[in-house]
Amino acid sequence: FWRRPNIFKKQQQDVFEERYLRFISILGKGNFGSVELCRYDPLGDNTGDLVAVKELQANKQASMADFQREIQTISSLHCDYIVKYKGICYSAGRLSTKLVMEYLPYGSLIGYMEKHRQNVCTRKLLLFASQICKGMEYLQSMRYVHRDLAARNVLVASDTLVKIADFGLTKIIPVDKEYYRVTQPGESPIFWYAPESISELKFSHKSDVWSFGIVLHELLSYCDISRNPKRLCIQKIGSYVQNSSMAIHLLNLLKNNWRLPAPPQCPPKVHNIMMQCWEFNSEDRPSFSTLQDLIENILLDERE
Ligand SMILES: C[C@@H]1CCN(C(=O)N2CC[C@@H](S(=O)(=O)c3ccccc3)C2)C[C@@H]1N(C)c1ncnc2[nH]ccc12
Repeated sequence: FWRRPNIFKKQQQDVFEERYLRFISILGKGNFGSVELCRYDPLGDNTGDLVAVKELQANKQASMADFQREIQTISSLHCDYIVKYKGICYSAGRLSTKLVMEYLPYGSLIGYMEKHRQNVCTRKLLLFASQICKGMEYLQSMRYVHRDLAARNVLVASDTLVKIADFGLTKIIPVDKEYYRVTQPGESPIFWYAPESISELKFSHKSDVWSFGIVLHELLSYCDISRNPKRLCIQKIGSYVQNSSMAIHLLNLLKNNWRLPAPPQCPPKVHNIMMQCWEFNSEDRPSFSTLQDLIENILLDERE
């Protein structure tokens, strides 16, 4: 019996041993932990693979359960437009777990745009947008709501491929409901949130569509920090407003039909797609498959 392989043990390639994980640099930090660039080098001769390792801050025990769920989520996703899961690393005597993912050297969309803005044309932006759409369509087919779709969480794999990363806030929609209701707001990126998410903490595929509209705005603004959603909203609301009441001010603006202004040189057809994603009533927003077609149509119409 004991000689039989434990069929419930994670497949070998899933488990990374901490002693072979060499820290190189920090790829990004957030309020729960960080993502680090490491080399997994069992031979000790620097021939091992570069990997991105996400870990929780030790004292954030509360989010350990969330982190386990995140690992569960990302390991179940297999899509060209979603960052690949490589495995897990039990560390510090199994006190904390680390999530090991593929490392994409170009990093996030924000950093990529800062460096390569000159040779990114509108068609390229729309190609990236349609890939994010395909990734979100796949996510929706698995009944996941991302809840944190933003340019900072989109990875660039190459000059012609982007992938959705970071499933820290992703939730599964219960089978008997069309939305997921969060219990506590947490550190929420309200400037990417749909009105119903701000007011009722309700999240659905249609609230992800609202966030997609914001990502489209970020793309057409070349992720320019001076035009980022948070800054544009605060300019409108007034920087004297405290964070605690920022949400209610933003919600009133949205109720009065204020929306982010079209980015400079943004084609009217693309701005029109953003506005459809920002319909106040979630049912009036397009689905990701409709968005897919709308973007493809622009790409086909504008073929030189
Ligand atoms: C854009 C990526 C996701 C966002 N991010 C990040 O640093 N964070 C996402 C979550 C937050 S966190 O630290 O708040 C967090 C920490 C633990 C639990 C929950 C949250 C940090 C940077 C990543 N990045 C630059 C990467 N670059 C290259 N290859 C990569 N492979 C995989 C990621 C990755």
